[in-house]
Amino acid sequence: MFTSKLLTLVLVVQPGRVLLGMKKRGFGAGKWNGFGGKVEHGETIEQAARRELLEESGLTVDTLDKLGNIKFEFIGETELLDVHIFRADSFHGEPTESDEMRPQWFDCDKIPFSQMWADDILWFPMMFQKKKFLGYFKFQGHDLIVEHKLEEVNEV
Ligand SMILES: Nc1nc(NC2CC2)cc(N2CCOCC2)n1
Repeated sequence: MFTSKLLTLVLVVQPGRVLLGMKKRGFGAGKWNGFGGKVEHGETIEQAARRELLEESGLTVDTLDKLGNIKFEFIGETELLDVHIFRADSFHGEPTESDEMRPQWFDCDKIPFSQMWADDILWFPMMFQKKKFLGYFKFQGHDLIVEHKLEEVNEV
């Protein structure tokens, strides 16, 4: 029997580059990732995505495109991570370091996948092509994907 933890992830994309943050503490510390975190009681998933983006990067966005949903299982753990993935192609503000994240722009052909979660290299191409997708990844520990499904869909 699994419980689910609702989480958000926002990728800010400009022509030829994507904004990532180096996670400074907590879950995923030491990895580059988009900006996101937990959905709190009383907020929608999109409201949480906007809040976490602002808290972690200093940016606000007009439009968030909902592109993906990936569920993550860790062998031996009963809590699934239910990650809702958004893309933003325009923003307001300046990327600013926070307690959680150190933002940095990366050329799309120089993304540091070796320093990111192992699933990212598999779904980032769909995100860049603005394809909608659903995924499921089973991890052994934090580095080994033992099983995964990833499919393009019409609705997330
Ligand atoms: N890119 C990415 N890949 C993930 N893979 C699973 C851990 C194995 C989780 C994740 N986030 C979870 C935490 O909240 C932000 C997004 N973000």
